Amino acid sequence: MQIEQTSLPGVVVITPARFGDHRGFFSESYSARALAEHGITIEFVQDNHSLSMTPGTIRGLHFQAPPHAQDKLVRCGRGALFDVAVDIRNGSPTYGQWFGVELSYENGKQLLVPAGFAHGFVTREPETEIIYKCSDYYARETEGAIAWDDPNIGIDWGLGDTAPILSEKDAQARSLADLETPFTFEGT
Ligand SMILES: Cc1cn([C@H]2C[C@H](O)[C@@H](COP(=O)(O)OP(=O)(O)O[C@H]3O[C@@H](C)C(=O)[C@@H](O)[C@H]3O)O2)c(=O)[nH]c1=O
Repeated sequence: MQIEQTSLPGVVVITPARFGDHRGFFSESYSARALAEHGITIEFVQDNHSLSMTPGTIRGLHFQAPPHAQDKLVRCGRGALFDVAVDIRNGSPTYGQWFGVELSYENGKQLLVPAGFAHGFVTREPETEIIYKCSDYYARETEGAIAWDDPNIGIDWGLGDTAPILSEKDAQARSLADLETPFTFEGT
């Protein structure tokens, strides 16, 4: 397993080993023990799986507020996507900054998006599947959304002039500045 730190402390790119042979490959896509060896000890309680039919579909930016904040461990089951984490913790030195990485079935990479970060992604291929582990259960009353195109965040989704496909909720999301962000930076 390979672990890469990113420009946002706490946001980590993980690449589990793959063992290829004439049948295909084998990979431990999640191992609590292997992560613990790298200091990552999160108890995950829910797995999510979604399919997006059309390239250029954006889901996000989403978070759950405390007491149901979620750490997420994200990977791509089929196709390819660009996965993004945005620091929304008040007082954080990296508040409002984003990090993105291409996750694909091919590269097997995963992104750890800690609580206190909003999460979103854009799909790059038809019929792209995302699978992610969450450290708390879905709690609709604590859900929050931030506009994918918030100019103060300035995410480069790699879409050029193409308009993304969005849910109604995401099309109506407000900017980070309009949000009373429920997270406080607690140091590292
Ligand atoms: C997220 C979620 C949704 N749902 C239901 C609510 C709704 O009827 C339907 C679709 O929900 P959404 O439109 O919010 O799905 P989606 O836009 O895919 O939301 C997800 O986006 C990514 C970026 C995340 O990080 C996730 O945490 C989650 O917010 O699924 C659950 O039952 N459990 C869940 O955990």
